[in-house]
Amino acid sequence: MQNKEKNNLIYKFEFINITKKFLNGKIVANNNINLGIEPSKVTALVGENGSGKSTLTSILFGLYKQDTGEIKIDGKVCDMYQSGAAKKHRIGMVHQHFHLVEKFTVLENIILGQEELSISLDEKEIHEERISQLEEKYNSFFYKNKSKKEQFEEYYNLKIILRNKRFLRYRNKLNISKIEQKIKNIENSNKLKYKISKTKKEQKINKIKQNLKQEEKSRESLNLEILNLEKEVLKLKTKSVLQIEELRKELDFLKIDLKTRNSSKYGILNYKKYYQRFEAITQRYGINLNPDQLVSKLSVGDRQKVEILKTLWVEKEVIIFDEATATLSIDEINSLLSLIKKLKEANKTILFISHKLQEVKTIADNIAILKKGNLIALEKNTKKITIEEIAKMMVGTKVILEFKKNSPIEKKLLEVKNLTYITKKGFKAVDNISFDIKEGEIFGLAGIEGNGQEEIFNCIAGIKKPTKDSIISFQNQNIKDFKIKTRNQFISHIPIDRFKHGIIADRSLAFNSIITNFNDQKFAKFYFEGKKNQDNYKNPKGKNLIINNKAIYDWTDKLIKKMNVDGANNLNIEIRNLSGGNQQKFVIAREILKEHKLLLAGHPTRGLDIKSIKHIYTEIINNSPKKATLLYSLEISELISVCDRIAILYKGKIVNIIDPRNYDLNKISKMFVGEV
Ligand SMILES: Nc1ncnc2c1ncn2[C@@H]1O[C@H](COP(=O)(O)OP(=O)(O)OP(=O)(O)O)[C@@H](O)[C@H]1O
Repeated sequence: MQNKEKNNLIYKFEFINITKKFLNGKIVANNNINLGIEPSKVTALVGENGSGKSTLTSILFGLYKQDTGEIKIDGKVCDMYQSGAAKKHRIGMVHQHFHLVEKFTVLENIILGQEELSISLDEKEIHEERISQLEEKYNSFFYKNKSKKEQFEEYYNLKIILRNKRFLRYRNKLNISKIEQKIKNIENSNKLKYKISKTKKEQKINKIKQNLKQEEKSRESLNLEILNLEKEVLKLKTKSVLQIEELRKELDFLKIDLKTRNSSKYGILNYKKYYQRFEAITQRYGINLNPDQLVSKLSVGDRQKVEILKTLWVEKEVIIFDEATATLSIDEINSLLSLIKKLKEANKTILFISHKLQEVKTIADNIAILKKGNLIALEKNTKKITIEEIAKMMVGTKVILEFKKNSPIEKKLLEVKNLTYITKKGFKAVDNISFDIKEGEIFGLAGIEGNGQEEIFNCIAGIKKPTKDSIISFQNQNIKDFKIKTRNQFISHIPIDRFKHGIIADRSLAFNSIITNFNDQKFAKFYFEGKKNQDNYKNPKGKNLIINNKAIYDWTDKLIKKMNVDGANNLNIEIRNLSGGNQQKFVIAREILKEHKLLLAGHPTRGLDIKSIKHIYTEIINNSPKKATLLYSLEISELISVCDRIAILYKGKIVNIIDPRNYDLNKISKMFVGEV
C-alpha cells in the first residue's frame, strides 16, 4: 500500500465482530468485539481478570483463531492465524514474563532468531555481484591495467638491451686483447714493421679504447635506469601484493559469509553491523544498555528493555505491552512510560494492557474497556475521565483499597536473626538482618526490587539456603534446615513466581489444588499390604494408594468459590486455560484455605484487577488472626493499606521498620534509596 493511502487510514488495525469461545462454547472470552486501533497512538485495554484482554491480543498475534469475525490491518482483511502473519504485519509483543536467555548477552538475545534477517534476498544478490566483481579484479589485476603492463614491457626490453650491451662490451674486450696480442707478435717478429705500423695500430687501439669508454658510460647510465625501474617495479609489486591480499580477504570473508548465512545451522554473525544497529536504535529511543552485558546480571527493568529492543530490532509497527509493568519498580515504570511516548512519536501503534489504572491514564490516548468478553466502552477523552470512573466501569462498583485491620498480639511467632544469604557468585544479597512477626501480624517487605526482599522471602520459604549462622525460628524452633515438604505442614506459600513454583500448568485444576498438601490424608492414603518399602509406592496398578476423588473435587470447588475464580467450569481442565489473574486467584485460595500457621505471600496481587485485589487482601486480613503473615510486594500503597509493620530494605539490609500509619509515601521513597 502506498504511504499516502496508508496515512489516510483511520485505523492501523481493526477487530471486526470478533467472537472467541472456549470449552465447546461454555466460555465466551470475546463476544462480537468491534474495535479500531488508531495508528501512532497508545490504546489501553483494561478489564477485570478473565474479561478477554489476552484472548483478543492473542487473536491479533495469531495464537488463537477467532470463531467469527475478521481482522483488518492497514485496511485489508488479514488471516492472522496463518503462520508468520504477525511477523509479516510487523506486530510485536512485550510480555510480562520475559523470553530471554540468561546466559546470553543483551545483543545476543536481541539477534537470537533474527540472524537470517541480517541478509535479505536483495542483499544476497548484491553480495554475489560484489564477489564476481572482486574475482575479476583479482584475477586480472596485472593484465588488465595497461600502464602497468607497459612498464613491465619496458623493464624487460631494457634488460634485453643491457644483456646485448654486456655482450658487446665483452666482444670489444676480446677484440682489444686480440689486437694487443697481435701488436706484441708484430713487435716480436718484426720490429721495423712494427715501427711503421705502430702508430697506426696505436691509433686503432686508442679508438677502440675510446669506444669502450663510451660504451662503459652508456652502460652505467643504462644500469642506473634499470635500477630505478627495478625500484619502481618493486614498489608497484609490494602495493599490488597488499591490494591483492586485501581483496582476497574480503573475497574469502564474503564467500564464507554467504555460505554460512544460507546454512540454517551454523553462521558467522556480522557483529560490526549489529553493534552499529544497536547503537543507532538505543540512541534513537534513549535506551541505556550495554550490549555486552549478560542478561542474568540485568535488573527486571533492563530485561524488559531488551524485550522492547527485540521488537525495535525487526522494526515492528505495532507493539503490544501485555501487563508489562506488573513486575517493575516505580522508577522502571516511569522509564518504560517515557519510552512508550518515544515509540509513539516514532509512529509505532501501541496496545497497552494493564491493571494499573494510574499509568493507563498517564499514557493512553484511548482506553478500551472489556467486561466479561464484551467491549463496554471506548474512552477517547482520557484527560477527563477519572481512575475511579474507569474502575467502576470495569468492575461495576466503586472500589476503595481501605481495610479494617486486626490487632496483633505480642507473642512472637516468627523470629529471624542474623539472616545472611550469599549468592553463588559471592554477592551478599541479604546482609545480617533480624526481625520478628507476631501472632496476628501482617509484616511487609518493601524496597526497590533487587534489594534483598525476594531472597529473605525465599530463605523462609525454603527455596534459598541462608548461611550457617542464620536463624529462622518459628514457634521457638529453628526451621532453617527444614525441607520444603516439612515446612509445608505449617507454612502456606503464595510464591513470587506462580508459574515456576505455584502451579503445574498442564495439569488439571483438581491436581493443582493439592500439590502443596497431597500428604493430607483426606485426599489420598497409602495402604500397605506387605512390608513397608519403596515398591509399595511404585505399585503400577495403584492398588495400595487410595485416592479420595470426591474430597479433592469438593476441595477444588471450595477454592474456586472462595476467590471467585473465573473460567473454571470444569475441574478437569488444565490450569493453563484460566486467565493469568484467575490462576493467581486459584493459588491464593489454595494457600489461604490450607491449614497453616505462617503465610508467606509474594506479590499476591500481581496482574490482578482492583476488585480482585480488594478481595484478596480482605481474605489475607481475615486469615491473619492466630497466624503470622509475611507480605512481599512492590506496591508500596498496598503494603501501607494492609500491613501492621513494614521493613524497608536497601542493599540487603533493613534500613527501617516502620508503622505505616505514621509515615507518608515521600519519606518511604527516600528510604528506598538509602536516605533514612
Ligand atoms: N485456552 C483456553 N481454554 C479455556 N478457556 C480459556 C482459554 N484461554 C482463555 N480462557 C478463558 O477465557 C476467558 C478470558 O481469558 P483472558 O485470558 O483473555 O482474560 P484476561 O482479561 O486477559 O485476564 P487476566 O487479566 O487475568 O490476564 C477466561 O474466562 C479464561 O478462563
